[in-house]
Amino acid sequence: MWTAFCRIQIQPRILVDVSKIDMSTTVLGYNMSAPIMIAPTSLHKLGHSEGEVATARAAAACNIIMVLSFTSSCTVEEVASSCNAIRFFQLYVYKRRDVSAQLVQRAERNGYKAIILTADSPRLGRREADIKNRMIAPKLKNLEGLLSTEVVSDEGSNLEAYASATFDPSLCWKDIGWLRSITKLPILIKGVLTCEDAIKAMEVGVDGIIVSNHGARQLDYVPASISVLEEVVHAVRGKVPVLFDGGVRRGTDTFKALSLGAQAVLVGRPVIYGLAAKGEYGVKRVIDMLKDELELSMALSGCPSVKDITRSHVRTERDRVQSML
Ligand SMILES: Cc1cc2nc3c(=O)[nH]c(=O)nc-3n(C[C@H](O)[C@H](O)[C@H](O)COP(=O)(O)O)c2cc1C
Ligand SMILES: CCCCC(=O)C(=O)O
Repeated sequence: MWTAFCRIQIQPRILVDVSKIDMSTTVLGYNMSAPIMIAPTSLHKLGHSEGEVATARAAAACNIIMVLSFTSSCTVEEVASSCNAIRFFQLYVYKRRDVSAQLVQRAERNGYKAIILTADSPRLGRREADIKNRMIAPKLKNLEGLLSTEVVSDEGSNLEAYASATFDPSLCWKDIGWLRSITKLPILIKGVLTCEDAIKAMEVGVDGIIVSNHGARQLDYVPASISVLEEVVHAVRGKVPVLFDGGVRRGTDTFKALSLGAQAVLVGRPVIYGLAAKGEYGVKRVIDMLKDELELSMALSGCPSVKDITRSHVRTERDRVQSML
């Protein structure tokens, strides 16, 4: 993913008044201080004893949106009552649909503002480090009293065994109708990598799309998500917001994704690294660094506000090839 970002150049404009830089923007009508969101990642207590509560407090302090993972260590309610961060809820659909439905309804009751359906994981990818290390299956507090997450297998990845036992691999497009029938919240689909799927997502009436390859944790040889962002944006034609994740490590990465049409980026691993290093403060530092770098990138590119960042501020490999024809 890093090399895919490296292949995109920034084309700055000079002599623009950049004495004030405004990074603020909105997603689904919610204001945020910068077009940066926290991606859903599971089990934050593996990184820090305060888990997602610390992450959410950092999101609130930075005034950005956090997406809580379905497989979080803290409950939907604990995170909701810990601070006033704007929160979306990421959903995995289980074979036990009633369990997923209950989680959606708890999220809705507790003030989460959107459902992010992760659609790239009918099964878990083959994660060889997890197999080698005999990764443990999560104890999911959200599911206490609803479903046992104990997996009895003493070899390989228990995470994988757990996912196979619970995730519903028959989930398909028509099930968006089921999801609509159980919630009033906007529904976004995470894991879109092709224009065909972007068009299908709009046909079934989703409220947004997240271009993502799940941090390259699912299928090998899928493209870096930044390399397909533009074609998805073209297919969507502004009808719904397109968000982006995968490999955002620098302010310039955020700038490039915005130039190619993303409304905001989501950040996964850097947030967990900050959390593991220094809890809430560590997450806030990571977000502040990404914001500071974006602010400087905007100033040096001649973009005083997010809407000033346009397609002509970047040059992709395809642009270079086309200019030679
Ligand atoms: C440790 C880890 C756990 C993750 N857990 C989830 C999850 O529970 N649900 C989900 O939709 N995506 C999950 N993801 C994928 C992220 O939401 C996101 O797509 C990806 O990490 C973005 O790339 P980045 O880490 O390069 O920023 C996870 C990623 C990581 C690294
Ligand atoms: C079974 C939990 C899967 C969480 C996830 O999405 C990931 O680890 O990438």
